[in-house]
Amino acid sequence: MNLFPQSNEFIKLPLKNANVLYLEQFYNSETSNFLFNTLRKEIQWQQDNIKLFGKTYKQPRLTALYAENEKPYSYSNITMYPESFFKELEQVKSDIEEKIAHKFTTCLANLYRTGNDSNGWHSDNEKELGHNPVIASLSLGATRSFQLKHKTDSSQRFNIELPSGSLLIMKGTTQEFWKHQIPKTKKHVGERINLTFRTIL
Ligand SMILES: O=C(O)CCC(=O)C(=O)O
Ligand SMILES: [Fe+2]
Repeated sequence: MNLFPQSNEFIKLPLKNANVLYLEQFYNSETSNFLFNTLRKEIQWQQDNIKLFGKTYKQPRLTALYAENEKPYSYSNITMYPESFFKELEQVKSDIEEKIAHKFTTCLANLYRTGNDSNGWHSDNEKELGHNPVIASLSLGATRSFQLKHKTDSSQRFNIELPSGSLLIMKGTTQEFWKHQIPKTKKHVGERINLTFRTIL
């Protein structure tokens, strides 16, 4: 069942204490394929170590950071220093900025190589993102589930499949009240690239 018929307008997800907007086809499949192939090659993907409760683990995906400024971004006990934007990534940033009339400084890129790669429950609430941050998340390549859960009301959960070319915006009190994740899947899925645009103050 297609809950979200193709449209140029965002739909707002029915979540309390949150403002999450979703557009299924921000880029068409031709542009999405081009971007996936280009970014797969051009982005300097790396696998960082993260520290959780004093133990060191390899992050279960590859990441990279791009920014207009030199400001580092720290989360899960790692500090990333940004590279400069390149042409295609800059174009994606400005396409999204134009669509939602909001400017970003920084792009955190994620590469999920297989269904075994993931991104555990978290909020994007680091202090350098400021209060009630606006975060734009573009998906390219394989479709993966994006899950949300309310921090204090366990009856509030939401699951949405994010296909290639889709754009999700989290803003308002979303990070304050909700966590999100990309769970592992046993399905045989191909690679997925996710770009999250943020502003680092
Ligand atoms: O891959 C995704 O869709 C989510 C990425 C994410 O939550 C993050 O990088 O903070
Ligand atoms: Fe996140």
